[in-house]
Amino acid sequence: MLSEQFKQALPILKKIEEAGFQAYFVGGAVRDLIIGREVNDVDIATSALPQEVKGIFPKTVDVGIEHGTILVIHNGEGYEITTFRTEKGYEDFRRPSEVSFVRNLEEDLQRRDFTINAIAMNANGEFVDPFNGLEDIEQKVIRTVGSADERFQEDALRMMRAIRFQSQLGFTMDKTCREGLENNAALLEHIAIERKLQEFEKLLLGEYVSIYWADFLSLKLSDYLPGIKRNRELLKLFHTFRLSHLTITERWTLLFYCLKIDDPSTLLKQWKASNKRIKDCRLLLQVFYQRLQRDWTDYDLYNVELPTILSIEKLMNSIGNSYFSKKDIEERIDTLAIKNGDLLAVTGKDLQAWANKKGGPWIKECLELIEKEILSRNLPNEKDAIEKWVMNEWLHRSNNN
Ligand SMILES: Nc1ccn([C@@H]2O[C@H](COP(=O)(O)OP(=O)(O)OP(=O)(O)O)[C@@H](O)[C@H]2O)c(=O)n1
Repeated sequence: MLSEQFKQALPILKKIEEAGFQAYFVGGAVRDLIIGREVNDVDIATSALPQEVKGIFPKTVDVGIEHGTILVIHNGEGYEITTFRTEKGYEDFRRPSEVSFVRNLEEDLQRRDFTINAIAMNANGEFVDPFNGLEDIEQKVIRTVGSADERFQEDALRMMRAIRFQSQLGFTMDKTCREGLENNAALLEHIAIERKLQEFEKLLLGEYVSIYWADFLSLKLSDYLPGIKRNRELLKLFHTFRLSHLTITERWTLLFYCLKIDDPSTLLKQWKASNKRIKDCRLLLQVFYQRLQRDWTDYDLYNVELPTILSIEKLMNSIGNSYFSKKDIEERIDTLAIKNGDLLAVTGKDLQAWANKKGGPWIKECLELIEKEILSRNLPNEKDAIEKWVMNEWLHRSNNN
């Protein structure tokens, strides 16, 4: 059964064929269709040269014309169409550094990394499978197309892809792939860290990661990944802990916990992770360490965002500690005198007017004290009462300090 993505892209294949060229679905989408996994982007390979592709379709974008890739816009969706090519090495994220166009599908399939990724499918749903990828999918084997040494020397990231496919698909590398990986592991040192990060995160998120994690850590490959280096502490991550349903930030957080890291910024900067990833991991790890020491206080439940609290409870569950369910947490929040900051009856501006003072750090301190007084039910969340408290208690206290 063709999934929606393929059906929508079929007219593109047909149009290229009508113009007298060959066109096939290729790469990960074909692999995932055969396996029955969710298909993301469908990639198309063609015998037409980039200029010829541009002549066929009214709306195109030159996303990587020098590497043979044109983006065709069809019904509001973008499809990457790449001329059959051979390639050498990768200069950045996705683009090969040297390509030559060929008019023959088999040559194009031959330059691909693994047999499971070297299957093409035409518009009638027929497969072209010169390297027995279909059988390898059946046998759940990851095998390089031809020599493993050659494939890994062309692009060392492929070694990480092999590990990532083990983790994502539950397939196992064959002997020559594994040997190639051991022989060439050092080449990974020269690969852009951004590319390694992408693969590492896919590995961490893989459905079968717990089965292949120890294997990955035992390989020399892990020496070329910041902070990982065949670290025995990390074995715990997928052996002792239950990680299904955890997001990437939650998985990273447990990884830092295993490594006893307090501030993950240094390591994540070595990985060149995004600022968002660094910020999210820092927050989660900090709150997680605090939660390991003690239960949530009313002030925590009020102050920490609900998704963060729920993430932390998932982590507590993962490491086998007692934890609160979403329902437990929501019930506790429901009993609070005030549920979140938006509901506070006063603002910083009110405080400034009452105290007749310029803004400054004192506003944050005072608001926090007001919140704590309200949460411990010493003060109602009402503007008049709070004004009185500020004038009588707080100003008096702060003038005496
Ligand atoms: N280093 C690489 C990267 C990609 N490919 C080939 O290009 C295809 C598309 O690559 P990409 O989209 O990066 O990965 P997918 O295999 O599609 O996997 P996923 O979409 O799950 O990342 C792959 O299937 C493979 O045939 C390759 O041979 N060597």
